[in-house]
Amino acid sequence: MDFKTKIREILDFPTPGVQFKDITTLLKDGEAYHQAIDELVKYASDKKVDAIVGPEARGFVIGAPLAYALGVGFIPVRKPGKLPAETVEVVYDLEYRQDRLSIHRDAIRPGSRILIADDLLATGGTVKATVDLIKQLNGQVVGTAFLIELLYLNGRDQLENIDIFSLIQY
Ligand SMILES: O=P(O)(O)OC[C@H]1O[C@H](OP(=O)(O)OP(=O)(O)O)[C@H](O)[C@@H]1O
Ligand SMILES: Nc1ncnc2[nH]cnc12
Repeated sequence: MDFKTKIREILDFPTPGVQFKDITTLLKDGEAYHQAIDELVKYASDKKVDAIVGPEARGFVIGAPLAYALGVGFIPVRKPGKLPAETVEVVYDLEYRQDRLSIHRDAIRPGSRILIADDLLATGGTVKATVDLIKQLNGQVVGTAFLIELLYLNGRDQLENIDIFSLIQY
């Protein structure tokens, strides 16, 4: 399947100059969504993953079905004030703003093999912050999986020595 044809591109959203990749057009297409997740499952299947971590909100839409297909747990990374138990937090920069992310302090068993899933790799700020959270909890990041990678924003540079899979590149 040509997955790129399923992504809608919107110029100047949410701020001028941003070329927004809208995945809702892929998500509403059942066959495309299913096949896209299957591609991520293929990437993840030989990595002996113990759990998937996905950042809010679009990371949930990719990470949860991936975790379900692999038969492993899903761990949410959320914007502050959303998780009810004790959390750890990081501050990070992304393409069009600065933000904070948090994870439950007891979410990750020390030493466990974690795969990060999200819809899109842009500047890499979100995934780097997510790696930092996982490291604070002594988890081991064994890979990262994205539907989309914006090569021109060099997000890979934030992920030295971490394996990266992306289904669609721009
Ligand atoms: O590589 P980066 O520059 O960090 O950008 C990528 C991140 O930006 C988007 O999330 P956003 O923070 O907009 O949140 P949302 O999923 O709630 O829309 C996207 O879903 C990624 O998580
Ligand atoms: N260009 C972009 N399109 C969609 N989501 C994004 N998140 C960060 N940059 C983005």
